[in-house]
Amino acid sequence: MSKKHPIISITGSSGAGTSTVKVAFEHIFRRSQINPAIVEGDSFHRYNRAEMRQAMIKAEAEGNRNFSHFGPEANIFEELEKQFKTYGETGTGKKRYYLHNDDEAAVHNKRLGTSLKGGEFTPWEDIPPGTDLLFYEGLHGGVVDAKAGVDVAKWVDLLVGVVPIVNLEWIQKIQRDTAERGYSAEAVVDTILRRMYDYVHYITPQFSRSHIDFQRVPVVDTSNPFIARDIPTADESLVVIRFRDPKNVDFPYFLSMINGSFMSRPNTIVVPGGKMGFAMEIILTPIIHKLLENKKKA
Ligand SMILES: Nc1ncnc2c1ncn2[C@@H]1O[C@H](COP(=O)(O)OP(=O)(O)OP(=O)(O)O)[C@@H](O)[C@H]1O
Ligand SMILES: O=C(CO)[C@H](O)[C@H](O)COP(=O)(O)O
Repeated sequence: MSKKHPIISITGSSGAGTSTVKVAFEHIFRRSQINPAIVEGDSFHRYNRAEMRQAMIKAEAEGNRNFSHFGPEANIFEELEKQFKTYGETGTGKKRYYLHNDDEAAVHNKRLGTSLKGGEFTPWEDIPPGTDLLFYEGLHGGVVDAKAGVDVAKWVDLLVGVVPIVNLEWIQKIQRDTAERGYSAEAVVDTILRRMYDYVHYITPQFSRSHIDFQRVPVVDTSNPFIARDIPTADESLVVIRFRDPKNVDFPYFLSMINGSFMSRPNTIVVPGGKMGFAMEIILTPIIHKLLENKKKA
C-alpha cells in the first residue's frame, strides 16, 4: 500500500468483464482529470502465444494437463509484484502489451514503428513520470503464490473483483473468444477445462482479498453455458455488490441514488444490471478521490 503512489487493481477471470469495466474507470479518470498509468494483466504472461503452445505441449508430455494462463508457470507473478512495489515507492515502472490479435497489433505497430503480430508482446516501455496512480486490469491483480513467496495483493490500495457467476463468465468468454479472437467453441471449452485447477487455486482466492466485488447474476436461464447463443443483456441481470468492510459505506445514499436497488445483506447492495456502470461511478469515485487526497498529504 502506498499513500504517495496509489494502486487500483481490477481483477477477474478471463471473460469476467474486466476490460469492459475498465471503461467505467476511464470515465471516472476523465471526469476527475486523473492521469493513470494503465497496466494490462496479460502483459505479465510468461510466454508469447507460440511459446505458450510449445510450453503446453511439453507440460502435457510430462503429464501436466493443467498448465494454464491462470497459474504461476505461465505468468511472471514475481515481476508483477516488483512492478507494484516499484510504482508504490517511486511512481515509475515498466509496461508492455500482449497483442491478442492483428488489430491490436496494428495499433501498437503504428505507435512504435514495429511489425508485431497477434500473440506477441510489445517491448517493455517506461511508465512516464507524473502519473496520479497505477491502474491494473487483468487476471492477477490480487494474487498470492505462497509457495513462491509472491504477494501482489499487499501492494494494492483498492482491489476490485469483477466476478459474474461462473455460467455467465463462460458464456462471455466463449462468445468473445469465438467472435473476436478467432477460436472455435471447442477450443475455448478445452481452455476452460485446462484452467480449472489454477482457477480454483489462483483466481477465486483473490475475491476474499478484494475490497469490493461486483458480481453480475443473470435472471434468465444459463444452465447450459456451452450452447448459449447470446450473452444475457443488462436488463436480464442484476449486479450484487459486496463490501469487505461496510463500516464507512453510505448505503442509504447509494439506495437513494440507484433506482431499483436493495440491500440483500448488511454488506451487500443489489442493483439492476443496467445500472452497473453508474453504480461503479458513484461507489468508486469518492474512494478514488480519497486516495488522491491522501497522496497530496503524503
Ligand atoms: N456487463 C456486461 N454486460 C454484457 N456483456 C458483457 C459485460 N461485461 C462483459 N461483457 C462481454 O463479455 C465478454 C468478455 O468481456 P471482457 O473482454 O471485458 O472480459 P475480460 O475479463 O477482460 O477477459 P480477458 O481477461 O480474457 O481479456 C465481452 O464480449 C464483453 O462484451
Ligand atoms: O486469459 C486470458 C487473458 O485474460 C487470455 O485468454 C489470454 O491472454 C489468452 O491468450 P491467447 O489469446 O494467446 O489465447
